[in-house]
Amino acid sequence: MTPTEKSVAYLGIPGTYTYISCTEKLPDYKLVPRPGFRECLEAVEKGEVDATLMAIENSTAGRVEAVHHLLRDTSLVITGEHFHSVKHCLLAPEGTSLDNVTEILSHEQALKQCKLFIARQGATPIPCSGTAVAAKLVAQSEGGNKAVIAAELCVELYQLSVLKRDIQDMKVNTTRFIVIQKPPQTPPPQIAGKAYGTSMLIGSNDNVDGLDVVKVFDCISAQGLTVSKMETYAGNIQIKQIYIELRCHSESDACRKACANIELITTVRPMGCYELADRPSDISA
Ligand SMILES: O=C(O)C(=O)Cc1ccccc1
Repeated sequence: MTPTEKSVAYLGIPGTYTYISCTEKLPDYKLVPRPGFRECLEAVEKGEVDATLMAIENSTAGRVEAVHHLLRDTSLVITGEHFHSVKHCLLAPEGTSLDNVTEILSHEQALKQCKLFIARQGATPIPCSGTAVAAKLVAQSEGGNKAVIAAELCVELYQLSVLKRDIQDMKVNTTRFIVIQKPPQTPPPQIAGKAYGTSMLIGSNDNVDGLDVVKVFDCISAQGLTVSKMETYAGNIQIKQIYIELRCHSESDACRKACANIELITTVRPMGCYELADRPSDISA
């Protein structure tokens, strides 16, 4: 690695959807494999890499819960986003017949996105830490009853063959990835005509009285801002803390005023400001 070359940690080994998305979003970065989401975040925190790219939500399977929880436990911030249209393939060692497949290995996100296909096949889903690791395991397996849900790139990487393409339950199956880096990160310059997103954590997990979400949203709508994503945290019967994304730049007057007013009620932790990536035409904006 040259001293100026930047690096990005990604989930798994070559061939994961995260690996492919890194090559699309950060083509000049050196790709650094890590076995799990936690290890990717740790690599950024320890300064071993400049960034990590992680799946945060999917149009079929919803939020990637682990990422929301793990990210909250770091001091890292979001600096970018990327959309990838995920086309799953069923891959198996050469000579495997689809009729004999009884076990399907993959990452839990991919298994969720192909739930109906797996049920129709009458196969048992087997979660693995990533799609490419699952592909490697299936490639080394014997017995002719195992297959993997992975990207077609894994065919050449792990010597597998395609049993079926496009097996995701929904034709439109888009994953949103986020770029995560260490703070402080200066927000991108505000350029007219460009759209920005600002992420924040509102409230605190040790707020025994819970969070008055309606009051928080009042502060936001009073400034004419739009909430494009909201997640509550599981583990509490009462809402104590929320993660939200606003369609605005963090330095805009509206955002500053909304945050100042929310801070009169509860705590606000900035989680990053980033230029919005183009929304794929097949998902709603
Ligand atoms: O295991 C992978 O390939 C990943 O990158 C996680 C994932 C799985 C399915 C869709 C998007 C991301």
